[in-house]
Amino acid sequence: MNLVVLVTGANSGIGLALCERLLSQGTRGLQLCLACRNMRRAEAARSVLLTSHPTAQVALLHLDTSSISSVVRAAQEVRLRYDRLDYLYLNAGIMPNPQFDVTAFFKGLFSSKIIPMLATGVGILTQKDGVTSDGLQEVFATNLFGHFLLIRELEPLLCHAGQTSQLIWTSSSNAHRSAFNLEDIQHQRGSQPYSSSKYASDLLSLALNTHYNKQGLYSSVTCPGFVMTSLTYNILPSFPAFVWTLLMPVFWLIRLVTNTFTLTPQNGSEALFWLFKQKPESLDPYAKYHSLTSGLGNNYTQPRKMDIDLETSESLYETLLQLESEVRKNFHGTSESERASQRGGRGISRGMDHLRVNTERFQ
Ligand SMILES: NC(=O)C1=CN([C@@H]2O[C@H](COP(=O)(O)OP(=O)(O)OC[C@H]3O[C@@H](n4cnc5c(N)ncnc54)[C@H](OP(=O)(O)O)[C@@H]3O)[C@@H](O)[C@H]2O)C=CC1
Ligand SMILES: CC(C)=CCC[C@@H](C)[C@H]1CC[C@H]2C3=C(CC[C@]12C)[C@@]1(C)CCC(=O)[C@@H](C)[C@@H]1CC3
Repeated sequence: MNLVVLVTGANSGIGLALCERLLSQGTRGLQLCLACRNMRRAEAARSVLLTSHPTAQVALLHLDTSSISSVVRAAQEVRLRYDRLDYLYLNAGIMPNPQFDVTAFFKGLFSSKIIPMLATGVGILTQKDGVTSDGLQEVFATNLFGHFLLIRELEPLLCHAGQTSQLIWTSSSNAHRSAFNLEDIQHQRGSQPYSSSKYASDLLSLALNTHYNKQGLYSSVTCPGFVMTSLTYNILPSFPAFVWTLLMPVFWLIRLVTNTFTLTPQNGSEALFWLFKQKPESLDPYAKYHSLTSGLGNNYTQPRKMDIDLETSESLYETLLQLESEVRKNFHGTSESERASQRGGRGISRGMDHLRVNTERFQ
């Protein structure tokens, strides 16, 4: 059987490590598609994979999850290339302009909250978000909405009679209910867009299970733990690479008390890879599957209940569908009379300011 696996953000870090592991386990006929925004880096990643697996089928796809037109074009291309999609890893993610609160970090170190702080980064990190050319909040668009649109566009390949497919999100233990607001799903008004987008992916995964399981499509969320990648190096940009290397023994010691310090992309991809081998029907839609590494360096996957509920997940799903239809209307062009009424001042997002899309762009 020719399994088709698509991984977003596959050119580095956890995504690339996952691809390496998928090829190493030797599924015959595996067709891997690396969906990346930077084709030069994508080519480099493909070369690395082909060096260790010269006969592997590794294709590239241009995809910028923060851009609506890129997502629509990429999905069109996937529908042309493949007649099935067995696994869709929703892994691409950003944490732009992170601000590390040193005072809160040191206070946390000497408090009872030290372990949760080190495991989740909650309370010590904020970010400054940007706005995409589509008028969406950048973190929301990249980490969540672009992926949502991709799933919706790939529905015909993902929902096939007599076959199951899996969506696997790279979420985070940094996802926190307090950072998320149904009235501001894009997190325009807060300073934790990363946490909000990851909490939203946890909720969305549950809603996708509610709506798509009967069509054979299953969704799960993972947390790779704390992994040294460009995303985390960027948190302390003043630290040269060698400082991180010097800190490794400290991190190995911390690993003795919190197994969430997976540290390497290979370790971090454990839960993503583990899910590849599971029967999707056996998975818990309320669980986040954590990659963990023991003090002795052994990797394992552990499900932990998420702080999510069906009602909120449904509300988010409805809001995303509304935003999708707004975006589609703009993308495929609105009728002249509609445009005239929008110009008349009511705006396309009547009563839905929180959805905020740059309606001019596609007109
Ligand atoms: N590192 C960690 O400790 C943790 C990471 N995660 C999550 O893991 C995932 C992978 O991150 P990680 O491997 O750490 O970091 P990397 O920065 O190494 O990987 C992120 C990947 O996402 C890609 N990407 C970013 N923006 C876009 C976009 N708009 N369109 C397409 N691709 C994009 C990057 O491409 P490019 O090379 O072009 O930038 C890169 O390939 C993220 O979702 C992150 O939130 C979760 C918990 C912990
Ligand atoms: C300078 C020293 C001694 C330690 C570094 C401390 C922090 C930089 C580090 C501690 C816990 C880390 C962490 C993350 C980022 C880096 C830390 C705050 C994440 C927030 C990265 C992204 C995620 O999604 C989380 C799961 C990580 C949780 C832990």
